[in-house]
Amino acid sequence: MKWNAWGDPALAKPLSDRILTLLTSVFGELQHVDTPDAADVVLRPSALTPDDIAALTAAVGAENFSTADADRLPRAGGKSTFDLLRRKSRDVQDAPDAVVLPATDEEVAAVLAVCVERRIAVVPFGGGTSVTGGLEPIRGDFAAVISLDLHHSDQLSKLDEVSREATLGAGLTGPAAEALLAEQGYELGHYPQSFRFATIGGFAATRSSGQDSAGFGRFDDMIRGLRVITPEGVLDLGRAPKSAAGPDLRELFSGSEGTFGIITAVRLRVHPVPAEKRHESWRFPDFATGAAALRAVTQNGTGPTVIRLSDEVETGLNLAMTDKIGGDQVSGGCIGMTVFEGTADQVNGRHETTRAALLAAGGESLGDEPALAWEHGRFDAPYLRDGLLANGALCETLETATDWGNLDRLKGAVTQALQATLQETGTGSIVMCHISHIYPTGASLYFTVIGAQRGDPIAQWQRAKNAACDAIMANGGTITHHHAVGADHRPWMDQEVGELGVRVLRAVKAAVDPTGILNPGKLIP
Ligand SMILES: Cc1cc2nc3c(=O)[nH]c(=O)nc-3n(C[C@H](O)[C@H](O)[C@H](O)COP(=O)(O)OP(=O)(O)OC[C@H]3O[C@@H](n4cnc5c(N)ncnc54)[C@H](O)[C@@H]3O)c2cc1C
Repeated sequence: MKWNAWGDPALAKPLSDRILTLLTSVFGELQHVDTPDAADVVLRPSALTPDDIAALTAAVGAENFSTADADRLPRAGGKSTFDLLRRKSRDVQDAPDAVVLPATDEEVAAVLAVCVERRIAVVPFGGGTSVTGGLEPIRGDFAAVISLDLHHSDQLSKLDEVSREATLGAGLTGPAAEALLAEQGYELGHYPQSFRFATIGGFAATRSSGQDSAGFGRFDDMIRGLRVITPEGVLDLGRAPKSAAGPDLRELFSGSEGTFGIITAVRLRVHPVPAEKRHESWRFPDFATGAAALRAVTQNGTGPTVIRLSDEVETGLNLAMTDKIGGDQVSGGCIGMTVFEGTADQVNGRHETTRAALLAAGGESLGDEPALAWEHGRFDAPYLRDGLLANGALCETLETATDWGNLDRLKGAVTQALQATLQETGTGSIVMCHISHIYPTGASLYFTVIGAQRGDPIAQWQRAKNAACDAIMANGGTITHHHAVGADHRPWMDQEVGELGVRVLRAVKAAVDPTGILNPGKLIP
């Protein structure tokens, strides 16, 4: 993963002429933004003392400990637009004071013991794809902060084919986990857009949701058990598929974002690699009709693996098909995609019932081509943001969820808040939205925003983001459906869970991390 951009450098490509023309026609001439070479970035010096270094080195071995800038810089943050803009700074940049890579649960526990004793904050690091400031090297009341990288937790330690459960190391990336399962004919089916880089532990720590959530559920639906190392001891959670033994502690540690403990292994529901796959694309006359059609599908339980709907603006720009962005529109109205997986019989049944529901709700079939094109490019869109930022545009995404009955109101309010505040900063904007996660009672809303950089782009986006978050809270949405809270959404957590809810979270934190070393400044206000 690049330290200052998304993903694999080999897959990055410059913006197409079509996109550049589109940008100029909407925003006028934009200023190219330079980015420093890694060698020119000046990092805040490590604050660890020689005694800290000796104790941490003793915990993990010298080969798994580093204070080198080359190791600290890639763990200085995640991949939000704030993070990427910060990496462009020629001022001194903040970074963790060291990187430790424990190889066993015992080493994780030993690192935490050193950090409690020596008062060092700990930021767990998975794939580094956080988009909510979850990896910011915040020291809080501590003298120093380290990045605890889970990459050595990379095993498939158990596959129970009878129960269809696999125990996977927290540091396995999406592709590495799927490759290990595929060797035995199984898959997890968790495909967030960050799939290629994010990790099993990160998915659990952030309650991630993948593009196949309609068929296989969110990541938290897949979790059967968790192993968590805390400063106060080890938790092995999940004795039975379901239990009435009080509140489910797995739920408490899913989404805990490194503030309650280090997740080192996750036991997950898996399924045989599907034998068949089928695609169908759809056009709806407008977003409301399309949303009602998706609602009918989920409320009747017709079983697509993937179902998504782009609004009119996203459809107009062809954002659902990265190779065609800005080109001729596939259709007017709103485009939708469906994918079906399973045995041949399951695919036939699921496809036919879903198709009937979508046709009855006003959908028109566009055949399989747009859905195949979406699937082909589904992990590529994030590379575009790097080109947009380098060419003087602002670009970021944000997401929420609400009940079906409130979807239109929330979508309108967030769109309006983004457009109005960006206008105040001196730029017009393109605000697009899609639905990609549906439930019988509601759905997610995922916004992509493009504007022009004017003045300080960090301050500019902060203003728009604040307005969007305020609009989400004022209009019945959740502050996050799947990106998590981190440092960026933390100011809205008291509104999300209430003052008593915050006290409950703090009480749990006090039980498992009484000195507060774990990921300070994230999640819990
Ligand atoms: C381009 C792009 C596309 C994305 N698309 C999606 C999407 O489709 N769906 C989705 O849900 N998310 C998406 N995300 C968000 C991101 O990928 C998720 O939050 C991801 O689940 C984080 O996994 P990670 O391994 O990268 O964790 P990191 O980014 O390394 O960490 C995320 C947070 O979890 C904590 N953490 C990480 N590992 C552990 C652990 N083992 N134990 C305890 N705490 C830990 C960290 O301290 C941090 O607070 C996207 C992000 C980007 C940049």
